[in-house]
Amino acid sequence: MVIIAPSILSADFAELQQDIALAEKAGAQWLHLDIMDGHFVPNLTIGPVVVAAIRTHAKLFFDAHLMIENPEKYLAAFAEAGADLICVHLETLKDPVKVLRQIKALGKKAGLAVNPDKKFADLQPYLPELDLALFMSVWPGFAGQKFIADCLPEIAKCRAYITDRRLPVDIEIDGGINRATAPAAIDAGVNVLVAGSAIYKAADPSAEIQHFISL
Ligand SMILES: O=C(CO)[C@H](O)[C@H](O)COP(=O)(O)O
Repeated sequence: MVIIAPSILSADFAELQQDIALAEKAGAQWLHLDIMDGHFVPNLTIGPVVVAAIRTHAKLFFDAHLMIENPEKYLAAFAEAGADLICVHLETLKDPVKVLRQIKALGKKAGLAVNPDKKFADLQPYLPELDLALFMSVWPGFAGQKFIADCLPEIAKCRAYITDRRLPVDIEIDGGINRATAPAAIDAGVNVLVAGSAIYKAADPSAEIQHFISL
């Protein structure tokens, strides 16, 4: 079954509690938290203070996507704030295994994200350390971008690899996911769909969430 992770980047930040409650009520299982630092990506969003504040209002699984440089400095803060999974970018890490083990040592699930120019081979050495592999289907930084399909063959390779070895790793895709692009992502082997504008900019966000869940 596909897990849907609405991305709060497209939510109304003045009505965050309401938009998160909407996702929970519609049946979303996860909430995707876009953490941006203005350095690794050309945009700034939220930090642990906001994550802690929304944690008190939501039971959803918190999927914290750290699009930040030096993520190792902030792992404990996001863990304390209530993230359930902390996903770091391969592009930001000098010693990925060390950082992934730090996340696990904090009692959290560990994810590794790669930008659209990366191949499955770039991520494959780290799979034994991972709970989640995140393939970006846009360049990270902004919601509402056009889907980049280059990641689909890499996702298919990743799905075949983890199935053959029975590795308990989720495969997530993030960027440009909507009714038109989600089926190809699922066919390639994704089991966690992140969607921001397709949900929160829709006339009926609950119906969009329920559509994704039904795929
Ligand atoms: O990480 C992100 C951008 O860096 C967002 O999660 C992603 O782009 C979701 O927004 P949309 O579904 O509108 O593409």
